[in-house]
Amino acid sequence: MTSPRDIAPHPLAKAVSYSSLSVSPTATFQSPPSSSQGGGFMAGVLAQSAAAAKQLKPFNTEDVKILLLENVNQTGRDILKGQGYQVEFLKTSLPEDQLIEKIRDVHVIGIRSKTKLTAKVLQEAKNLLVIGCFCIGTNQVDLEYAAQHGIAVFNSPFANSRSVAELVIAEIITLARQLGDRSLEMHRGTWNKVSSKCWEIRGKTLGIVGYGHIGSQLSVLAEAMGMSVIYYDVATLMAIGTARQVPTLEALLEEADFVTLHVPETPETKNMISAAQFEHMKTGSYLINASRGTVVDIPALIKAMRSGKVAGAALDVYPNEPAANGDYFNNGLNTWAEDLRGLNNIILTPHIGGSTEEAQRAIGVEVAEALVRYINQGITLGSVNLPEVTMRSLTLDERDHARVIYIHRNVPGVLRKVNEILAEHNVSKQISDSKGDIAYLMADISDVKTEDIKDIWASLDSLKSRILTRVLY
Ligand SMILES: NC(=O)C1=CN([C@@H]2O[C@H](COP(=O)(O)OP(=O)(O)OC[C@H]3O[C@@H](n4cnc5c(N)ncnc54)[C@H](O)[C@@H]3O)[C@@H](O)[C@H]2O)C=CC1
Ligand SMILES: O=C(O)C(=O)COP(=O)(O)O
Repeated sequence: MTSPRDIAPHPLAKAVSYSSLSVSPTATFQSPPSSSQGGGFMAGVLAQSAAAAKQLKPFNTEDVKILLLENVNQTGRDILKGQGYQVEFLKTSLPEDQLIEKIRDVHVIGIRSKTKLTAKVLQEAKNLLVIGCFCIGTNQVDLEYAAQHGIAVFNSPFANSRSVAELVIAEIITLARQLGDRSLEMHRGTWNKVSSKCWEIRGKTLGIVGYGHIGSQLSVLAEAMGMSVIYYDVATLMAIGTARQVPTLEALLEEADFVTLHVPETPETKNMISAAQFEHMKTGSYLINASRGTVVDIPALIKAMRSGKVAGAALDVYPNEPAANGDYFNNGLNTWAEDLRGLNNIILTPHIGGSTEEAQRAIGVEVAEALVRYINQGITLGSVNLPEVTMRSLTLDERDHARVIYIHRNVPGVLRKVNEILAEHNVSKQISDSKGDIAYLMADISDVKTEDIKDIWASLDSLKSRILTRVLY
């Protein structure tokens, strides 16, 4: 099997194919699968505009193996299949042992929030070039390990933000009016008409913890419904509308009627809301968590709700989440699950914050396009763990060109060595950038014969600074 991580050892396979694509390197790549013709230009291709972009690839597209887990949207599947890649699609995530078995074989993996790509899993992924997180969060991936091994990671930074913000708006009203409990009672055949401790949300204060894409979108919606908005964030951020940033989490907890969490999962946000923070909250206030399950100490929440300190809560995320639809949410998964389920005025949803048709379709397109750009052209624009580097596409009239990609340790002297290797050829474009101790270099070289490619690859790959070498042609 051809492995793109060591693709350059096989450049003479010369399974180059060309298709006419946009001249823009950031344009989408939804061309039909390009069949693997022998090298050289095809007559039909020659008829295209001379400036048309050449689709680069280090290997036959059908050699690119992609594993998509967690029911990645059809839009993304179509784009990847449209490139001629081999796509295996599963609706669920996989237990670690099965994941390890499968990941050994693939060049690309597409996941959502559940699949944990730890160092243990990634060290088995010897062929892996790139990870697509078809979601916002990337906490499930060991980004550092991936970067150190030249594996690019992409996500969709805001395509589901609106969906989460709308869910939270629904939950604010649902909690304020105890809609969940009334509905459950009716389903059980009980009429229970109450107004005690049911409120309008107009004039109440919403406290947003984490004023990023979701938090700020929510701020706009909440103000439109007559709420006052305060927010706490580690960064100083521009307030939208009449929202107001407060200096500490405690200040927010003391003032807010509704507290909603929109921070990423990090060591700092673990148990960010625990017993001490519940103490600071107003009696009869509400808590909403659609960020990550680790952010709230759930046994402390259960205690705060039983005591009446917290009048209601909505949870969309949990420290341990089931792998598949139909799986149980019980004490076997999280020791406190039965206690949580027994509380009044608590909305429990199965991590559906971003689960709308609009969001999933948009994410499918965005992440699949980023993967195609990376696989075919080496462009890292939007990568969350590698330096962002882009270069315009080679065009069809640039014959005998190759694109060299060299991911390397960011140490002195590398560029000199690389350029010594490339010196015999004309470097028509070159760009390099670094992020921490990882650097990414792209160079387009002209006057390169197919037989030179192997030598270029081997020379670059033998440098001490090398993390990953690819040659696209
Ligand atoms: N329930 C669901 O289906 C979804 C959940 N999410 C979760 O929501 C999180 C937030 O998403 P976005 O708003 O898009 O992220 P974002 O990155 O745009 O905003 C996060 C904000 O949190 C702030 N922050 C980080 N650490 C903090 C700390 N310790 N204390 C206070 N503020 C802190 C950041 O400065 C930033 O402004 C994601 O990381 C993801 O885990 C995202 C989408 C869907
Ligand atoms: O986008 C995110 O970070 C989410 O939490 C949504 O995750 P999902 O795609 O539903 O697994």
